[in-house]
Amino acid sequence: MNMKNFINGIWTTSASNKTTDIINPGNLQDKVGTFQDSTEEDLQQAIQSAKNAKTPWRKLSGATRGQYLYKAADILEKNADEVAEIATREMGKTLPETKGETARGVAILRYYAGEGMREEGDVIPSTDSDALMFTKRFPLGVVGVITPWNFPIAIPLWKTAPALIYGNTVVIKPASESPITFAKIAECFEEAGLPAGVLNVVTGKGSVIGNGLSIHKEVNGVTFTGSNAVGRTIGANALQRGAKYQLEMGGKNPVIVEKDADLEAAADATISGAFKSTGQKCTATSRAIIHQDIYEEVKQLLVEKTQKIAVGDSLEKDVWMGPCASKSQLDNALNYIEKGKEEGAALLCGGEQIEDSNGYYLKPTIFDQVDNNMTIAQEEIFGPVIALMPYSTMEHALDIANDVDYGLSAAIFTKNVQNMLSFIDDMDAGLVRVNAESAGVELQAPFGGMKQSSSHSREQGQAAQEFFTDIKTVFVK
Ligand SMILES: NC(=O)C1=CN([C@@H]2O[C@H](COP(=O)(O)OP(=O)(O)OC[C@H]3O[C@@H](n4cnc5c(N)ncnc54)[C@H](OP(=O)(O)O)[C@@H]3O)[C@@H](O)[C@H]2O)C=CC1
Ligand SMILES: O=C(O)CCC(=O)C(=O)O
Repeated sequence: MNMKNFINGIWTTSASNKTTDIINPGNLQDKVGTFQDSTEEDLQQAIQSAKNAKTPWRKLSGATRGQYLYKAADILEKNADEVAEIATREMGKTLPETKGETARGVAILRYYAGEGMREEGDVIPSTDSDALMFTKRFPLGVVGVITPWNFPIAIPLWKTAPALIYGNTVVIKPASESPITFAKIAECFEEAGLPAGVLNVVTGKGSVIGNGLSIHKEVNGVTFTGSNAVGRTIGANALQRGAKYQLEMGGKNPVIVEKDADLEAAADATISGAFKSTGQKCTATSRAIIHQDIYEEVKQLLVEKTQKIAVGDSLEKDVWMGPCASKSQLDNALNYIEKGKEEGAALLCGGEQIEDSNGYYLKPTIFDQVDNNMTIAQEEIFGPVIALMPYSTMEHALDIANDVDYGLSAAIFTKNVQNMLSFIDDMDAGLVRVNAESAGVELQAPFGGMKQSSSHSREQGQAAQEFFTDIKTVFVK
């Protein structure tokens, strides 16, 4: 597909007359399509059309806005196989994973469609007994949405759907690895009859279009998921001009395996958390902190299970793990693996690219003898690499788990209630999961991190209302 920008309800070519190719990272002969290498002029048109559309869109009732989202959900459900296949070809995740993500996208749309008919304020007793005081929520106006490639369906939708239902208009810049997937979603909104200008899609370089959204004075709020380096710049740009912003960034997520745990279940969850989506989730498990008495047993289980993982073309049946999403993702993970070896960690399995393959395939990798000061124990790798570390007491485990800059998600496997309670209270993470893997986000619950993982805001569920609206306090007498 040769994707165009979607501006004011029309699929439009960029003023640059330039496009960029998208190549399947799992099959370098497969050209998935092209996207527009857009300019600031294209972005300006999109922002202007979102601005023009914002008042009529805000004036519709929430129930009417919801009807568009319900229709888009039905169309996405009908097109699910096509959308999932494009997503797999663009960013390499396996087909069952992209099918699951598409179903999640449908559910996100339906959840927020329903939000159009839920409360939008509170009645608060005034000290004046003759007065009525209440709050009412209002949209921000034009919202800029900047998204990554690792969840090319769910993340754009869990930002766009609440933005729209609460009455904002949107300009979205999808990641350059996966823009066509979002074009397919935009087509669902178009077929649903969404009014022109309410949703606009502009592709191109992050440094031009993403940055342009963060500095533009007509963009009233910016929501971003991606790397910490880019997130910080976007936050600073938005803050400087007084716009609202929301950042969802990295993680260095631990699983703690206590000696009383179901070790099979813990090992399965560690493998799934670490290697599903080729480790490219901000909630991926990247450190396994294991009680010293069962360390050798769990280590053996992890290595045995990892050696059975089928790595290959994500469109093929029975493939469990696909390629890294791009050459830069592969190189990044290989650099971390080299660093791990240089700093003295012991490689138990994996650690190298799969030779003679037709894509960016990396073997799932486990490191032993990892010290918490090592780079692989501290930095987000965003690849299929896990570091094993032993501990002696629960306090020791939590010290290791918390000794990183990030605080997104964390898991523990134990049968002991006191251990569970210590973990829930003392683990510095926005998502803490007991006897379940570190990845696993539910669309109806708040999602976000502590420390460097987010801007301390939360998205998804009802929490999205906080970001996408402003509160007015009304006093009537
Ligand atoms: N928390 C998470 O879920 C994610 C974390 N990451 C982390 O980031 C690393 C690099 O991945 P990458 O995809 O490059 O992540 P980026 O943070 O660079 O990209 C995320 C989004 O931001 C855009 N962007 C890039 N530069 C700018 C800029 N200067 N101003 C505004 N927007 C910009 C990108 O556009 P474009 O695609 O055109 O560059 C993309 O749409 C990963 O290895 C991982 O560690 C990555 C993705 C998701
Ligand atoms: O684990 C999930 O479902 C979502 C994770 C996420 O938001 C991310 O990796 O960017």
